[in-house]
Amino acid sequence: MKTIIKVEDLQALYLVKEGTIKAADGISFSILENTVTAIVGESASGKSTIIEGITKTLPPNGRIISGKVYYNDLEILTLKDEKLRQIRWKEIALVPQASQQSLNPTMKIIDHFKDTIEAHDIKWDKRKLIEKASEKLEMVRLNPESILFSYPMQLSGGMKQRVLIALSLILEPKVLILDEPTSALDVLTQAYIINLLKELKRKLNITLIFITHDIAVAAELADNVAVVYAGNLVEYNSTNKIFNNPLHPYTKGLINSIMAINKDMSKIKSIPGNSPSLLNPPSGCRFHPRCVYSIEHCKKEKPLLHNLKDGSQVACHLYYEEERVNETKTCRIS
Ligand SMILES: Nc1ncnc2c1ncn2[C@@H]1O[C@H](COP(=O)(O)OP(=O)(O)OP(=O)(O)O)[C@@H](O)[C@H]1O
Repeated sequence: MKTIIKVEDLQALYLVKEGTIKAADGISFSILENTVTAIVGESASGKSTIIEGITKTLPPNGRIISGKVYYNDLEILTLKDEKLRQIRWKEIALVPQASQQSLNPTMKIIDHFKDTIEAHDIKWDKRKLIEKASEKLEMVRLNPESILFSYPMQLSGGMKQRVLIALSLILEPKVLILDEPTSALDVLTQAYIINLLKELKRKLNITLIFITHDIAVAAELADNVAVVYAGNLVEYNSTNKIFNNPLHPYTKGLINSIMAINKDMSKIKSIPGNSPSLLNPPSGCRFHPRCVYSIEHCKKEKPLLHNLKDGSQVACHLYYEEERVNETKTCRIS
């Protein structure tokens, strides 16, 4: 399989009156074509910043300080806005967080499709527009006849989310990025959207990247998981390894809590402490104040994402030297 997205040392921050919020600090990872990748982490850990950095859609006070993002062989962060606009939607589509509210309440769904294609300088006659929009709505299991001429307020939250996915597919992108596609939906609708995304991936051979703070959703849908903590990518691994052999102490904590929920409530172990402020994050490893395995070195030096022999990637000093891997395995959280 070939790499479709490669992110190298992405650093993004927000300017605020108190200083700078270091929300994505040296993020590097690669995504293979036709795979599903989940970006997981606590609220405010920097998940949205990473994808807004990748797609250059940060809010006005956001800045990309350094880094490269490749779409196939094309470095996209240095592209002129016009060129980047052509890549967005046609090659890489993004469904932002809480975008259900972004549907214009005064516009019928068909007009949202019309606006989207016109924003990309595409002109289709009405027949073709209806045909294409209907095809995409059917892909998300919505009945075009009843949806196309409805207003957003006539649709449920789950239906609006499906409309947004259909809209994002209108120009047939190769990569679809979704920020929290299942949040603010009831459990049954969440399960429905997860199944739908699985089906889309199978039918369209599309590469999916999605953000979730719910690691159970990642388990259901993703091939690979990127675990983000306080603006750092701390582990990147196959979903199977993340759940069966988590490496980073933070990932271990996350998995521990969900496993306990599934099995025995009395075994829930929350991670001690709170996420740090990204205005003034801890020195060295940002997780060290909460880490039960922390050593002196962790306070001083930021661990970089390190490739282990089995292909796992982890940013933790405990794994830096091959001989220490075995040592660390013996102290895994049970
Ligand atoms: N426009 C902004 N201005 C200032 N700070 C911001 C802005 N957007 C995000 N932040 C801050 O940057 C940090 C990372 O935010 P981000 O939204 O990327 O996290 P997240 O993991 O996606 O969170 P959530 O799951 O709650 O959406 C947080 O501390 C957040 O408060």
